[in-house]
Amino acid sequence: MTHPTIYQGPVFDMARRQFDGVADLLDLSPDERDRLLYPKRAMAVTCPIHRDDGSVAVFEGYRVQHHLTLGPTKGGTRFAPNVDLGEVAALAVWMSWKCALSGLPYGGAKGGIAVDPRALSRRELETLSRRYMQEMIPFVGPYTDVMAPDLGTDEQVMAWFMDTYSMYQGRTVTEIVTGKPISAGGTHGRRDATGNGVAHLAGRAMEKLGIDPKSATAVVQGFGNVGSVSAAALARQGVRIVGISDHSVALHDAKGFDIEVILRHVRQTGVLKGFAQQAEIDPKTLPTTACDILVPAALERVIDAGNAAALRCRIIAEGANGPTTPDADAIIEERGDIFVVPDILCNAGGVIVSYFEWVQDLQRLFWDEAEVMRRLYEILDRSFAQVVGRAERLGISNRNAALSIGVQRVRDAKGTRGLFP
Ligand SMILES: NC(=O)C1=CN([C@@H]2O[C@H](COP(=O)(O)OP(=O)(O)OC[C@H]3O[C@@H](n4cnc5c(N)ncnc54)[C@H](O)[C@@H]3O)[C@@H](O)[C@H]2O)C=CC1
Ligand SMILES: O=C(O)CCC(=O)C(=O)O
Repeated sequence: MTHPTIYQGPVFDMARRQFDGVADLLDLSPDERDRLLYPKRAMAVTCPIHRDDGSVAVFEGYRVQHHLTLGPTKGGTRFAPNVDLGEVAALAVWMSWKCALSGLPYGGAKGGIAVDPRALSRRELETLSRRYMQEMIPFVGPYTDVMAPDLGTDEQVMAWFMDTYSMYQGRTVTEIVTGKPISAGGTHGRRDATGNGVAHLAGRAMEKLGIDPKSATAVVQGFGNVGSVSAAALARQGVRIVGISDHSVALHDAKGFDIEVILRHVRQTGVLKGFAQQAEIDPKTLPTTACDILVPAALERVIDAGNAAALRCRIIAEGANGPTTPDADAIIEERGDIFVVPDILCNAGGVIVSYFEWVQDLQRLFWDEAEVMRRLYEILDRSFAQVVGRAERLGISNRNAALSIGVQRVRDAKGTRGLFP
């Protein structure tokens, strides 16, 4: 096949390089590679809104559905200034490997709008969210593609998506998105699922390395949904959080931060800045701060060839998608002294509980929080054991073990359905 040229940029290159490495490991044929990597379909839309001052602003939006082989596609919607088709496609590809690794009946998807949501008023944000969903109505559905929150979106945005879709159907369709508020058909446990999962698997990694959480330290980059919940959950295990950051500031305190107090500050002011001026550091130095567990929980490509050799952690628990570049992976593998819990394993708690939300919405039968958490940790523990077992057996990195399990499962499903011999 001639390779599609619409998927460009450094994030898609990362997804492609990771895939190529794993395709070599699995000895996939050129035809299998092309069909497995490139998305089934991609939508690009423009979303006009009236700004509060009466002017009209037009924003670009995207949605990429990677494959429909195992069921509907599933994945978050990102509102961030640098969103583009290549980034969204890479995130959709990663969602596919993540869902397959967790054993969920989904292909991957991702979407987004190129916008800084912090620069919009609440009315403008609602109008843009509704317009985006309106543009997507022909392409999504509870059995086609189910959205969820990601960077820059939250439960409220999901409620607006659900409401917009439902108004067009003339009935309430809660199962069209996950990550909704409980009052609008959401599930217990989804809001904190990703961060709780990250901390749970960081705990498993500590167990594996014989690290006592009560004498361990962590650095968390990003203090939104994933970062703040990961930090709070690690602190509950007894881990001292010595470094944190968001887009406004990075803070370091060897004595450790009181995460509950910081959460109150962020709820009141919206940012970390202003919390502890004496603790401010250069954000670039945060990833290389000495600690036991480094949790990147913000953007892609923050651990790269420029800082991988200087990392001073024993575990990387990847809350963010794609925080580590393939060049950095090579350096980390060569060093051999850092245990990586790769993104598609580490942050899968979000989509796992999204799956539970979708199942509950379809059944109109809801579970209590204990049921959700029990099932969540059961899946995460199973995946962790599979990834670490395969890595040790084949002498490969945890990332390649995780990716190869995901890719192999999608390949097998396509094969069984008749595409591959
Ligand atoms: N929300 C979810 O359920 C899931 C999210 N993820 C991934 O986790 C990451 C974070 O997502 P959320 O927490 O949902 O987003 P969010 O929008 O709730 O929070 C993002 C955080 O990152 C911070 N940030 C932005 N730029 C930064 C920079 N240059 N340096 C340091 N911090 C910066 C923001 O200030 C904010 O604190 C993303 O990579 C996302 O794809 C992965 C799985 C599920
Ligand atoms: O909850 C979901 O459906 C997807 C979450 C997500 O976007 C992700 O895991 O990166």
